[in-house]
Amino acid sequence: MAVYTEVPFAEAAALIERLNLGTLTELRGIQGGIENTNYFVTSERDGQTVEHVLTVFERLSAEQLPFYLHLMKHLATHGIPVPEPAADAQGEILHRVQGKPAAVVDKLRGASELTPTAAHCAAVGALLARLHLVGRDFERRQPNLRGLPWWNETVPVVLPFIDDAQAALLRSELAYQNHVAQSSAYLALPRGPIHADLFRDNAMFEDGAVSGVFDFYFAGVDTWLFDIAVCLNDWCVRHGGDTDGQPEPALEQAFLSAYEGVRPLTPAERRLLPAMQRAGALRFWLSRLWDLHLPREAAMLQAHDPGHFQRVLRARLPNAPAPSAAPEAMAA
Ligand SMILES: Nc1ncnc2c1ncn2[C@@H]1O[C@H](COP(=O)(O)OP(=O)(O)O)[C@@H](O)[C@H]1O
Ligand SMILES: N[C@@H](CCOP(=O)(O)O)C(=O)O
Repeated sequence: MAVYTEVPFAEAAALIERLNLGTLTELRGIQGGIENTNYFVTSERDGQTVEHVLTVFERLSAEQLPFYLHLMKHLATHGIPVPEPAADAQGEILHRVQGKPAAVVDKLRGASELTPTAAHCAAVGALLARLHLVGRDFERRQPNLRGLPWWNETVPVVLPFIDDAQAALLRSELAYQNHVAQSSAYLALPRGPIHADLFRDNAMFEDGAVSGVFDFYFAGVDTWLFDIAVCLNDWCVRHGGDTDGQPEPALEQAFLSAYEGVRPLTPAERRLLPAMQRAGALRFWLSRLWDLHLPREAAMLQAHDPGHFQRVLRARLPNAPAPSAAPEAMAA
């Protein structure tokens, strides 16, 4: 993740001690990610080395954060592999660092799989379905803050920075999504807490199995189908080269059949999946445009390419041209 807030060692050490996680020995800024400030935190407790992640929240408020942190706790205590937030002696899981809201969560083992196989996609599909079912008992409610109202607000903000063809595509897709959102089929879709950003870099694998999924700070109550679509758009597409953004049908099938092995899709979900894949592409095209053209100060920051999600969106329009290059020609 980017480092927007420099955390003094002594302040982190005091927090780690207060959380009964031992004596801080190392604090290391993490470069991946884009939303929050993250540090790997190593401490010594009872002669053991323990590792956590300290997140300082840059945009989310202390009112919004309990939803995410308690959702992670709920999922972790119901057997879903997600980082559990550390509590102080009063049971509080939301803390303050440098005057900003902060949390300390378990560090997951393993590494992200950026070139997933069908087996990786199936593992994530099955996990997502379990996560959706376990989320049904979670009582807190907060909408997906990067949903349709945010798209409607943000499109006019980015329009001055893009060319006419991009603006036309963005406007027409937004109009289409507003139309879909008013349909009775859409309003009847099953919904609940969703991750909403379960990209390849937000899951860890160890020895071929998922060791956990993390980064729940875009989670919210929305349709389960949108969550599936976000995953398909990242896990099951080609990355780079002339066919960037084109779907990989074998990976999509592996993901969906594993998901359906846990929770079968309803007929309406099947019908609306293409529309939700367009919605997922629009959402991340828009946030990447926003991050690129309206950036914040950061000590370490890697911007994401908006063009990729413009291509993902184009590849999902009904009259999308067929891929121009053979799969073998694809760069990783
Ligand atoms: N709980 C965790 N366990 C292991 N690694 C983590 C954890 N949380 C974050 N990371 C590491 O930090 C990186 C950035 O975190 P991320 O949550 O994606 O940042 P952001 O807050 O910007 O969304 C990840 O790619 C991963 O390498
Ligand atoms: N997954 C999003 C970026 C969101 O940032 P993250 O680091 O919190 O996942 C994208 O790829 O645009």
